Amino acid sequence: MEVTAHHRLFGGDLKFVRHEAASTGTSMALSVFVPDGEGPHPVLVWLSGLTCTANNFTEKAGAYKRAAELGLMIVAPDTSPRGDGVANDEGYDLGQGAGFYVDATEAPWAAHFQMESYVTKDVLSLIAEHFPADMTRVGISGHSMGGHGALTLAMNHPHHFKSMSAFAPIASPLNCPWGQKALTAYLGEDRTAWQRHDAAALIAQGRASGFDDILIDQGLGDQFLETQLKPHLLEQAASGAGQKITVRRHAGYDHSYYFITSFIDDHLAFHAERLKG
Ligand SMILES: N[C@@H](CCC(=O)N[C@@H](CSC=O)C(=O)NCC(=O)O)C(=O)O
Repeated sequence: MEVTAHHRLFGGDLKFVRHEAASTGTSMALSVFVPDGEGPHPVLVWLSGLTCTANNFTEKAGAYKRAAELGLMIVAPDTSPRGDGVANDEGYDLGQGAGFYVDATEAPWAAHFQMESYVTKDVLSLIAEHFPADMTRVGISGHSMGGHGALTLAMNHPHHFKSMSAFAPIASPLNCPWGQKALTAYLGEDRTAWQRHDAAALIAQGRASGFDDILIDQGLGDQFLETQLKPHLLEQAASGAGQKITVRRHAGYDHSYYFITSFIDDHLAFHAERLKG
């Protein structure tokens, strides 16, 4: 692991790191915030959305003051493998910057696009080995494509993640253009393989039952709300499964990091409460 930058802020340490990841077969970059104080610390994994690197959340969300106060580590991985030898697409919603947190089975993506394994194996191992993290107290959150990733990885890997939340998540990749394009490319035409990557489907199957609540924030001025995100599908699934979910709708807020920074403190508190020692 190489530390490429180190900044002190709010009584904590932010490191940008780079490592060779076994799952993707590429060099990957991420940021890690470690609060001062005696560890091991609970950890929040943040998954970013389409077009993002590890920098978007790190530089725009304004999360670290409250994280330092709560004693919460925050880990922000990149959204895909990258590089000249890595497959890509002309669209912003497929390929580099758009890994969708699945392990691709289809060519040419399968060679490197193994983002479910990357987050749940490489990232968590890296944190456990090199940082003062309590790996029994890990939560996960994210935005848009990363919100989809947070919800689906939490429900598919409940042994790793004890709390989940999301900002403007893609509720059901089966039922939106972003999801249909990406999952067709990465997993193939057979939609049965998509089911375990669909948050609404997983909630309907009772796969969130180990989580006492799911916090979702959604802006009502979000340009992707009706076409791509569809949070009502999460509420419908939760209602049918008897799952508690808290979907907060905010008039006027759009899809940007201005929205995320407005409510990030609530998500940090939500996770810190559930990750208490
Ligand atoms: N370029 C696209 C939209 C890209 C976009 O809005 N990306 C979001 C995530 S969208 C869902 O995953 C984002 O987080 N962008 C980075 C940022 O710093 O804001 C278009 O113009 O339609």
